[in-house]
Amino acid sequence: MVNQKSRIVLALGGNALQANPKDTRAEAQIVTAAQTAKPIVDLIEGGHELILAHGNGPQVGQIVGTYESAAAGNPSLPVMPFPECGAMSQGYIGYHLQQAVRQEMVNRGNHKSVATIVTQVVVDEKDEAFKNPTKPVGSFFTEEEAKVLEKEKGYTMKEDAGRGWRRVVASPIPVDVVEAPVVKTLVEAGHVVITVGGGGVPVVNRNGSLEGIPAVIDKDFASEKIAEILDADFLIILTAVEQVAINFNTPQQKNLDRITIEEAKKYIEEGHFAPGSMLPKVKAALKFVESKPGRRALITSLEKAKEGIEGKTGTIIVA
Ligand SMILES: Nc1ncnc2c1ncn2[C@@H]1O[C@H](COP(=O)(O)OP(=O)(O)O)[C@@H](O)[C@H]1O
Ligand SMILES: NC(=O)OP(=O)(O)O
Repeated sequence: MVNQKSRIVLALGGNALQANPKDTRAEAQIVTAAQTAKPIVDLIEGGHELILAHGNGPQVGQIVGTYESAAAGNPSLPVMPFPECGAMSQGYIGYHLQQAVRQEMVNRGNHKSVATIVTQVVVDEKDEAFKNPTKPVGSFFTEEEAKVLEKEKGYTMKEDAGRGWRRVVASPIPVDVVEAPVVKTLVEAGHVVITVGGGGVPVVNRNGSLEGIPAVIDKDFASEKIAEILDADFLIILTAVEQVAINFNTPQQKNLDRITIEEAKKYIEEGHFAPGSMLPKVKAALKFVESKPGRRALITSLEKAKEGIEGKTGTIIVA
């Protein structure tokens, strides 16, 4: 599937990185990162230029929640704002990934360097998304627990793709990636770069100054944005399911091997993809494939990444 040397943006889902939603420990994520590093290093060894992106939905929600709980118990403790929590999530997830990728390279006698860039992503303050929170963050709750959290903490809670209830926050569309020139320089110098973690820290440009704004950008859209800016050939989105499906979670579920732009648009219109989970992935893949002839996108699971990249599974989106 990835034959000639390509520039690849590979995005890892925040939920997929917390493989067991009940085990949110850093140690568990380190194990998942180590498994994920294998297909990533296969691609690096294949001579491809690799830009890694990742989500942070569960992780940023847990960081914010921890600060909120601590402050509730001790009012002298500050509540950490969302942009700072997003930057923290970029730091620790990036640390796990860069350590895992480095180790896998060292094990194979490859000595490329890998580094995480704390990345700011510009959004539009007037984005309608600020009025309608859609991005699930943090852990999963029962409906009863969700009602209590809405009442006690003022959260907006929504059901997330049949998996439980989660807090939702605003998720504006990425407009620009501030650190893109740095990423480009590093990639062209042969380094592996981890960027737009958690979709990037959302910032707005106020008279030339960048200021953080509370939101969580979808990393699928941010990955698509950086892929376009860097003129990548291939966008790979790794999540918790092996294939995109229509009639998902029903007896009529049908997994898709390959979808064209037209089919993807039709399925979106028919409402087959859940907002906040599969919908942004399909939309991001579609946007990337439409943006320039020859560009391709793949959606598959972390576990099946190798087979997906070899063209044996996953859902490929083509022109
Ligand atoms: N039509 C669909 N096909 C496949 N999965 C879907 C579909 N609609 C919703 N999903 C859900 O979307 C999830 C992926 O979204 P999410 O967990 O938000 O991704 P991430 O791994 O990026 O955090 C899948 O695990 C699945 O439960
Ligand atoms: N920021 C973001 O898109 O996170 P997830 O991949 O966890 O949804």
